[in-house]
Amino acid sequence: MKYVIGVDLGTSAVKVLLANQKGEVCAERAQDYPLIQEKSGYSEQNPEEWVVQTILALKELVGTAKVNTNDIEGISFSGQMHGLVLLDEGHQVIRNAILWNDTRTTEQCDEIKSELGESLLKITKNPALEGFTLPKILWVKENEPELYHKASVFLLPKDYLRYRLTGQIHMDYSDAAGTLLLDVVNKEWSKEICELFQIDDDLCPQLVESHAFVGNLLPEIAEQTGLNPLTKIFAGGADNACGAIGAGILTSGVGLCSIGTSGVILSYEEDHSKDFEGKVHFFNHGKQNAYYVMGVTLSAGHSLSWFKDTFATADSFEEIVEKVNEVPIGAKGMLFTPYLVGERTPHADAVIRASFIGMDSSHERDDFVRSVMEGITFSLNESLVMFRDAGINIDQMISIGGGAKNDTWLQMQADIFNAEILKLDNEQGPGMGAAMLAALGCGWFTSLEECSKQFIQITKSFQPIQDHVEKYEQLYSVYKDVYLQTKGLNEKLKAFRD
Ligand SMILES: Nc1ncnc2c1ncn2[C@@H]1O[C@H](COP(=O)(O)OP(=O)(O)O)[C@@H](O)[C@H]1O
Ligand SMILES: O=C(CO)[C@@H](O)[C@H](O)COP(=O)(O)O
Repeated sequence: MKYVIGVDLGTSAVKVLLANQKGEVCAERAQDYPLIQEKSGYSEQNPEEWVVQTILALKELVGTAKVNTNDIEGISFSGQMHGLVLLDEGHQVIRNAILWNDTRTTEQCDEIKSELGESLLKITKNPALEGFTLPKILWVKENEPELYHKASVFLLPKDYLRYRLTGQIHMDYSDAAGTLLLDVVNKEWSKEICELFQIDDDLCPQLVESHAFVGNLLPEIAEQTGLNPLTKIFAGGADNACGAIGAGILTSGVGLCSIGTSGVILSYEEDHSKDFEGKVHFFNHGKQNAYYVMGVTLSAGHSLSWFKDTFATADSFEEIVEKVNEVPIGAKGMLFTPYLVGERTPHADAVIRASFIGMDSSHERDDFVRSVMEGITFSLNESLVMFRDAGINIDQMISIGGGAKNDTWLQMQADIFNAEILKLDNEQGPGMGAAMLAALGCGWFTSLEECSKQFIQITKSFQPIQDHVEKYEQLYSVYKDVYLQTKGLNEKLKAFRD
């Protein structure tokens, strides 16, 4: 039997899985790393942590799997999107990576909007948002010019990790799409944008397809992990593109809901001429010459992990959500808006912050947990409503990510989205998508579609319950109002943040 490894470089942890030719997951490991949040709106990570923790996770995976490492044919990657990693001439990291959920770049976004106007949407198919990479590059250029001058190339998180494992520098189209420097339809770095912002061509790495072979494991990495140095390495893709691949979203009809640190509602798209006016993200898929549209909640799983870290440190996620099904819909009159680090869809707003509305002295911890889970799901519903308003018909969705581990949350998704929710055998969509890219690259299959028939199993379905759907519709209209009512208050409070 032959095997491939999928590496998912998430925001909270790196997750590695070993899959065989039947698509069975034979072993999984995960290693955490922290977020560095020096100030309100800042979010960074030390790229060295990604490398150290991935090597450790791979070593443990190889140790526990007990398979002949000569049979592990390929590795590919999925990674948190948009994060800026700057390397100097010697390919040393210049500063901490600035992540996708860092919102310090409002000024740079305004600059991009005023310099590029409508051309931005024409070239990149996306608006200027704080999380994307170009505003981060401009922020470093303006605020840390001595560091910017040292930079010889920029990479995204999983590209840096892959560089450290192979010594080769590349970026794939699906991740490059989230930089705001890619001409999304023509699949090339935009000369117009680079020239306008005086970004040297050399700063942009060579572009490749997600299933492209990019090299073999460096001998020292092979030694540290126990893997064979001849293991083939394939480029991989953005976590949401890989999540879509790992959930079999390779054609229109079925949507994707992913609740990781961020939350995502995603739909497959083949027609690049469709105009969503920049209201949703439009990116290249990890499947060649295909696209997807997506809405993003910045603090989805992050809201629950914030709650856990702040109020329930000793408990696991399983313990925290254990009794949520005993709390009635609406958390006894309490609503949560998940704007802990600002928001992307539908409110591109770096200043807004989260709220609990309707707190009562009778509320207990489980009520707060339910309220957090409902607020996250309402926020994702705002993206789904936009998709449906744009004529994308979604009655069935596959749910992946940490949020898909809990059946109460999956039923809540069915009730709030008023759609059938499908649960996969393995909720690690992005890691599975990465493994599938490696399987395709190794030549096990002729297409991702063929691979998905072998690799993807749906294990459970959650149908919307009409009485719940109606209750949630009423709550959703109150939920939407909370943003409007708290926007001005948060603008006044901004001065008091760090
Ligand atoms: N058992 C669980 N039940 C519900 N939610 C969970 C559970 N375990 C993890 N989560 C949620 O999933 C999130 C992590 O999801 P994951 O997909 O691993 O994130 P990332 O890829 O961003 O690192 C956590 O922040 C938490 O909110
Ligand atoms: O910014 C986005 C997508 O535009 C996020 O979805 C990141 O890609 C991080 O993902 P997770 O760590 O939550 O999986």
